[in-house]
Amino acid sequence: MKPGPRILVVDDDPGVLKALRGLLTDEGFTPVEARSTAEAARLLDAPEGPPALMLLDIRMPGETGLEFLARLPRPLPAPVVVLSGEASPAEAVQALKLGATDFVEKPPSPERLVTALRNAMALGALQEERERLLDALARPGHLVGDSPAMEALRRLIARVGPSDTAVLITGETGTGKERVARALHLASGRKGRLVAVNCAAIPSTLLESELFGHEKGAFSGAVSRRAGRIEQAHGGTLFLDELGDMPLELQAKLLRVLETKEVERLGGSVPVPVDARILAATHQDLARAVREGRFRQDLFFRLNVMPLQLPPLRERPEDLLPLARAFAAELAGPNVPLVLAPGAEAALRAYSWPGNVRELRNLIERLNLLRGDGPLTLGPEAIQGPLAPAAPPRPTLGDKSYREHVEDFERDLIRAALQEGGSIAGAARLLQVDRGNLYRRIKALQIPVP
Ligand SMILES: Nc1ncnc2c1ncn2[C@@H]1O[C@H](COP(=O)(O)OP(=O)(O)OP(=O)(O)O)[C@@H](O)[C@H]1O
Repeated sequence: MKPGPRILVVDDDPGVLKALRGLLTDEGFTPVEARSTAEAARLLDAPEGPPALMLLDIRMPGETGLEFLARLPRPLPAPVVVLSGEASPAEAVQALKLGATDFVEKPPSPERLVTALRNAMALGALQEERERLLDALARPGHLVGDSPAMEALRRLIARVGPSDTAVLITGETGTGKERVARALHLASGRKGRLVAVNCAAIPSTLLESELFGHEKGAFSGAVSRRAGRIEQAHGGTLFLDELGDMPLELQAKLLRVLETKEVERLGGSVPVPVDARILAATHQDLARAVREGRFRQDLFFRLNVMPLQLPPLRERPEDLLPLARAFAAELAGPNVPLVLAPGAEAALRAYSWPGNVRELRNLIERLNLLRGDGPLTLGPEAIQGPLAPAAPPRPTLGDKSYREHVEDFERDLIRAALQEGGSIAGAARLLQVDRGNLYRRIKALQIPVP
C-alpha cells in the first residue's frame, strides 16, 4: 500500500507524540516526529522533500513554535497547523498572522484535528496550483495543459528548440500553432526577434516584397529601399503562418532562401546573408496539397524534417480545465476564482470545440465580461449555448436494415448536394467524387435530379 502523506509533528511531549502517532496512522497519514524546532528544521530539509504538512506545538523549551514559524522561509515549506495547548488565544492569532493555516487546541479532538489537517492540505494544494499558474502565465510561450500530448510536446520543444532545424507545425485552427512557434523561439535562445508573417492574410501580390524586401525603384511605389521580413528575422526566427496559402512561385523563392541562407531583395542584385530559423504552420494537409500540385514537394520535404502535429482540443480532454483556469486567471486576475457549476466539466468534455483552444479562451472571455463583480462561473448552459452545434438527430432504428439506413443517409446527402450544386457536375464537385460514379448512385437510389 502507498504510504499516506507525511505529517511532521513537532512537540517536546512524548505523550502527545505517542497519542498523535496513533491517531494520524489510523487516518492514513505517515507521522514523522521532531522533539525540537532544530530537529524539525532538519526534517523539513530532508532529501525526500518537505512533508505534506507540519503540526507545530507553540510552547516548547528553547525556541518556541512561534519563533520557529517566524524564521521559516516564505512561502512556507509546508502548510502549518498549530497545536495551541494551553496557549492564549493571542498566541493562536499570532500563529495565523505568521502564516499558519489553522490552530487546534490541545488535547485535540480527533475529528477537529483531521478536519484541520485536510483543510490545510487542500489549501496548500490550491496555493501551489496558483503559484504554478502565475509562473506559467509569466512566460508568454508557455503551453498550458496536462494531457500526454502536451507533455510530449513540451519535451519535444525543449529538445528541438535549441537547434536550427526548420519545424512544420500542423493542426486545426486555434490549436495553438503560433503559441508553439513562440515557445520554440524562446527555447532556441536566439537573440533576434520572432518575426511572424501570415501568408493567408497578405494579398499574394504584396507577399513577395513583404517577405523579400525591395530596392528603391524596384516597382512603382517602391519609393525607398526596404528590408523584407526574412531579413528582419536575421539572428532570430521567421514564423510563416498559413504556409499552405503561399503561391507556388514564392514557394520556390523561399526554398532557395532555405538552401542558400541568402535573400535577394526585389530589384536587387546582391544577395544578403540571413541567419533565420524557419518555423512554418498550416491547418492544411500539406501532403495532400503536394499531391494536388498546390504545394512544392521539395519545400514540403525540406520543412517536414521535424513535423509537429497539434491534436485538436476534443482529443485531449485533460487540457480543458487547466486551460479554462489559466484563461480565467489571465483575464479576470488571480483573485477571481473559476467556479465550475455541476455538469460543467461533463459539458466541456462532450462539446467538440471546432475552434479549439481559441474557442475556449473566447468562452472564458465572454463569461468574464458578463460576470459583474462575482466569481467567474462556468455552467453547462454556457457550453451548450450558441456555441454548440445542434445535436445530430438520433436515427430511428425501426425495422430497417443497416444497408437501408446507409442508403437513406446517402440519399439525403446527395439530395442536399444536388440542391446546392445545381447539377450533377456541381454536386460531384461539392462532394469531391467522380461525376460518373455519382450519376450511377443517383440512378441506383432513384433520386430525382432537379
Ligand atoms: N497550450 C496552450 N496554453 C495556453 N494558451 C494556449 C495554448 N494553446 C493555444 N493557446 C491560446 O489559444 C489561442 C489560439 O492559439 P494560436 O493562435 O496559437 O492558434 P493557431 O493554431 O495558431 O490558430 P490559427 O490556425 O487560427 O492561426 C491563443 O490565444 C493562444 O495563446
